[in-house]
Amino acid sequence: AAVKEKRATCSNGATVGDASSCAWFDVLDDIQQNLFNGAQCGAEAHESIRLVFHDAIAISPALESQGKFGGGGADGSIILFDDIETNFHPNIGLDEIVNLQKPFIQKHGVTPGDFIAFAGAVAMSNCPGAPQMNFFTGRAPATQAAPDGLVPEPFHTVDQIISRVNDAGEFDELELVWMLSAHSVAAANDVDPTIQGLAFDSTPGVFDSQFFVETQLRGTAFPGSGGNQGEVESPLPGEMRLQSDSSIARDSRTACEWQSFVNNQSKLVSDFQFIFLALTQLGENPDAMTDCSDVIPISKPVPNNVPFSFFPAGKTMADVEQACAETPFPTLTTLPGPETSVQRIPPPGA
Ligand code: HEM
Ligand SMILES: [Ca+2]
Ligand SMILES: [Ca+2]
Repeated sequence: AAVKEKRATCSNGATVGDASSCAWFDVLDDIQQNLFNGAQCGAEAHESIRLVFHDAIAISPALESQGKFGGGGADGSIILFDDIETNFHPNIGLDEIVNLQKPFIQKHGVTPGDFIAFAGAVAMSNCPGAPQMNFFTGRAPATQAAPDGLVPEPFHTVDQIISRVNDAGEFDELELVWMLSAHSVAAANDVDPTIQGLAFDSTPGVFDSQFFVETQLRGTAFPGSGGNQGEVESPLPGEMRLQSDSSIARDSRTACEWQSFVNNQSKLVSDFQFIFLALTQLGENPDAMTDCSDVIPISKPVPNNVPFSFFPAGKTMADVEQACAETPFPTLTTLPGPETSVQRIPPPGA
């Protein structure tokens, strides 16, 4: 078959597969400097990754089959109709990153859906250990707000969350685990009203398997106040554990997949690379999109002074709540030193 040959050299000297990709290099330079504070994997990057999920997952063929509007998926609706969607309960706190992203969309004249996907991919590329991210363009602006009730909450059951992602994109329970790898570069600002920036693992600036290791350790205390909806006890001071992550780590349908990422960087990166692209294409026809992945920076390696998977200082195999019935938990080294206290990551402007 004939292949469309549109390779082009951009004004910065880069070669791209499609000439239309060149325009995104200006967007890249701008957001790396002025949104991500010099290509950091900090709070703005984390929130840009979360925004991809909350824009994209709001699509429901089940609602459509009842004759209702089911949302447009990765259509930028969360920015175009932010007055509506950022008031949905699971979207709490996303108004901040929406307001930070809006001026870049205006300035560069791109669609909100494309921008959200781009910012998410660039944000991931700033986190050492991340896959080489893909980025496709072509999302038309959303025409209406997504309906409420489509974004998973940390107090939902495993059944509810599996059926939600299955409806949204025909994702199965293994793919649910893959997408939750994003919680390796994440913190919570609004689950505990008394303290912001509580990370989900001890390495929130690195896309590694520590989220999967540390969620499997016995919870011992709350990092701030107790009794918050959707939160359970975590193993480390300063660390937040969501009830949903705890349940999915221990459910017989998902526990072995959860454990499979421990000590297995190649599986972690390939599964996440695949599922992130799929999320950014929900509601779109991938064949009608343009591949602009050449614009995404080359991913950075994990720091080589720490093992890829480890027990935080003070923790051993005795702290693991083994949930996978088929395979023993991998043997890991314990980092030296006193018990790890996880650093807070304050939200932008805090
Ligand atoms: C499927 C079930 C999921 C649930 C119940 C869930 C829930 C949550 C909650 C409650 C927070 C904390 C929000 C806050 O208080 O600031 C959070 C943060 C986050 N989530 Fe999820 N999430 C899910 C899946 C995902 C997926 C699939 C992704 C991305 C692909 C994602 C990316 C993130 C990121 C990056 C953060 C950190 C944001 C920050 O540091 O500011 N989550 N999630
Ligand atoms: Ca949307
Ligand atoms: Ca991490």
